[in-house]
Amino acid sequence: MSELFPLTVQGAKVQRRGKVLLGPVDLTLEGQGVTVVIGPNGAGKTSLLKMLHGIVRLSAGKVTWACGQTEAQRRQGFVFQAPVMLRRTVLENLTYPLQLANMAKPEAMARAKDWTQRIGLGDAQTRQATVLSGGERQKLALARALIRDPDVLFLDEPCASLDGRAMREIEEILQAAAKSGTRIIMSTHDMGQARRLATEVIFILRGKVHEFAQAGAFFNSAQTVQAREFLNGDIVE
Ligand SMILES: Nc1ncnc2c1ncn2[C@@H]1O[C@H](COP(=O)(O)OP(=O)(O)OP(=O)(O)O)[C@@H](O)[C@H]1O
Repeated sequence: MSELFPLTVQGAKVQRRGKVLLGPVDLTLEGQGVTVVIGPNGAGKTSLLKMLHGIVRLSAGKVTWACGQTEAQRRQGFVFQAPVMLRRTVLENLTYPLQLANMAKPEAMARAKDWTQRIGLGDAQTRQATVLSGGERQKLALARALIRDPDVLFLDEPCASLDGRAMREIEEILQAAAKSGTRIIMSTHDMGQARRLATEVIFILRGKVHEFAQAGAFFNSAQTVQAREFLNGDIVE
């Protein structure tokens, strides 16, 4: 399989009705680790993830994967902030992406069952996904993305409004995925989570990449006043 990274972003801009929402962004991401995107509400975190994933129209610039766009697209997953579940059972939600990828039914079923165990929904295999709790839903969405073994997984606020236990379970799944080689690029508004998971940080402010650094360096000695204020919990606009 060809190399997916580096992912290179050059002068990329997202514009809506004449207003620049994001950019210009210049960024190079390498193939290891967990990249956490942080910044104030409305700063452009979701837009950046969508830009990298290739699901927003650019008004300028380009986003380039080492292996080319078509192959890169196939090797990525994306978990949205409020994932939509199929009106089917937990198991069917997990087998569906595998069937789309033409996996034989017995293997798809075995993998789906295995994932229900891993996410603590082993007893809920035949429950309708639409009646799951917020945390269960989020875990199912994560499993549905990971079940296809993506090389890169984008997640937009995977733990928004979840309690501590659900958050811990999701972080454990993410850490296991990262350990087994899945490249994770995610946003969070939770600085504790950012510190626990990040190996590198992108700090976004007013639609621009304000700071991009290794996690240790960023949390210990952020370079810009705004990043330091944000880490202090001050209001940064
Ligand atoms: N489709 C759209 N049309 C117009 N404006 C948009 C659109 N999508 C996003 N925006 C605006 O672009 C800016 C960036 O939004 P984005 O969702 O990327 O920010 P965010 O950092 O993820 O915010 P939050 O932390 O609140 O989720 C915001 O001002 C938002 O209102």
